[in-house]
Amino acid sequence: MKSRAAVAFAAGQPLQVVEIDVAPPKQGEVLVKITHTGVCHTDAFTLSGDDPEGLFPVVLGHEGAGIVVEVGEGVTSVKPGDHVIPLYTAECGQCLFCKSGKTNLCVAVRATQGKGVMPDGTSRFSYEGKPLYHYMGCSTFSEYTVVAEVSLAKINRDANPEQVCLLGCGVTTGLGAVKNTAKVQEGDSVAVFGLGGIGLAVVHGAAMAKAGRIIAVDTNPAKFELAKTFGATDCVNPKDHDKPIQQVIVEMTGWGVDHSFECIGNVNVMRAALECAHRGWGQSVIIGVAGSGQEISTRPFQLVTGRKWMGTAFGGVKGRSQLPGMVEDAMAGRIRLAPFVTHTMPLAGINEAFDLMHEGKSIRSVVHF
Ligand SMILES: NC(=O)C1=CN([C@@H]2O[C@H](COP(=O)(O)OP(=O)(O)OC[C@H]3O[C@@H](n4cnc5c(N)ncnc54)[C@H](O)[C@@H]3O)[C@@H](O)[C@H]2O)C=CC1
Ligand SMILES: N[C@@H](CCC(=O)N[C@@H](CSC=O)C(=O)NCC(=O)O)C(=O)O
Ligand SMILES: [Zn+2]
Ligand SMILES: [Zn+2]
Repeated sequence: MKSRAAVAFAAGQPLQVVEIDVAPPKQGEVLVKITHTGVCHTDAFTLSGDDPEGLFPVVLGHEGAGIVVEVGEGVTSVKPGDHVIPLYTAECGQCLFCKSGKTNLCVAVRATQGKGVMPDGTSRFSYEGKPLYHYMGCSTFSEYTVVAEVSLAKINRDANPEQVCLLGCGVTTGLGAVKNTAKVQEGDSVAVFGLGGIGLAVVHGAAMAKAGRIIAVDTNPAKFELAKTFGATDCVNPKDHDKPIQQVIVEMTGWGVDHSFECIGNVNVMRAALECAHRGWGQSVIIGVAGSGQEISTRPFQLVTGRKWMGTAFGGVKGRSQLPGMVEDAMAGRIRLAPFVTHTMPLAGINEAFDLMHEGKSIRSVVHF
């Protein structure tokens, strides 16, 4: 079938909205009509050429909501008409990782996903007869996409797709990092570095966990107002200080914070986030994705003296079993999604979403198909 899609033909080039061909779903696969998609910094990261797994030409996008159109052989858990959120972290329930009870990092389709193809090693997308790569198992920048059954969460059909698409990545990642990875407790102190969609969701999650002090850090002060509405108690711009930001935060708190979160993808800030964690027990969670070849460093003494360095993917959330409940939480107002949607546009305007992100003007742009 034909589908409108925003295709990344080459790294560093704007997306081109063209009509592509989408082949029917094969065994264990599902054809989904995407109605809305958010644009996450990770899409921009891969488009930039910095992603070691980046492949071109590709249909990017991984923060979508849609409706099942057709199912392939053997698919039992969804049917045409079901409302779904595609998952870049699948949940098969059968693999070593799913069964471990220790992680959400299912490996059922991860290897082929990283190669930009479906589990059988081929693509369902083509343009002018040549294959296009899939992205993160989702490719939500196409009106019609094909995903593995294990990569779909079935959700309440009454949910607002313009908002709940953000549970496909950004908001879930931030909330989950607080709840599942750091396990923030009432009264704990928190520092959040980077106040985009991910960092604001961390602030939101920290407030939901009844954290005591929530220190929001960004070099763009335009982000502070929204951070305060989500529960930030202090806003700090590193540019306002002539000493390292970790020193500023340690001085603000006495010994540092119980939990810090890096939501930027900057290895220098990752170090600062670790080093502003409390001596003896502070922990720092890396959420940001750093470019090819980048490495983190600190003095081992920082760990010897009790700090823990951690990371999280999709906030540790198991998508098929936990995302439907998060959608219900959003519908009930327990998760606030509306403030994240700062801009909307049709597919033809998708490059503006990237511009707004790079200019620091948006939190999330949501594309309407
Ligand atoms: N681990 C995971 O599962 C996920 C990771 N990510 C990653 O999280 C990161 C954040 O994503 P978004 O919120 O979408 O990005 P964004 O671009 O919307 O937000 C980043 C924020 O960081 C701020 N910032 C940049 N440099 C800074 C500095 N030196 N100090 C303080 N603030 C600074 C910017 O002003 C901006 O407000 C990206 O690296 C993305 O790839 C995103 C989703 C899931
Ligand atoms: N492909 C990159 C790493 C990209 C990455 O870390 N992705 C995050 C999700 S970011 C979402 O917006 C993630 O969950 N990673 C775990 C995974 O299994 O992909 C590289 O090769 O460095
Ligand atoms: Zn994302
Ligand atoms: Zn699995």
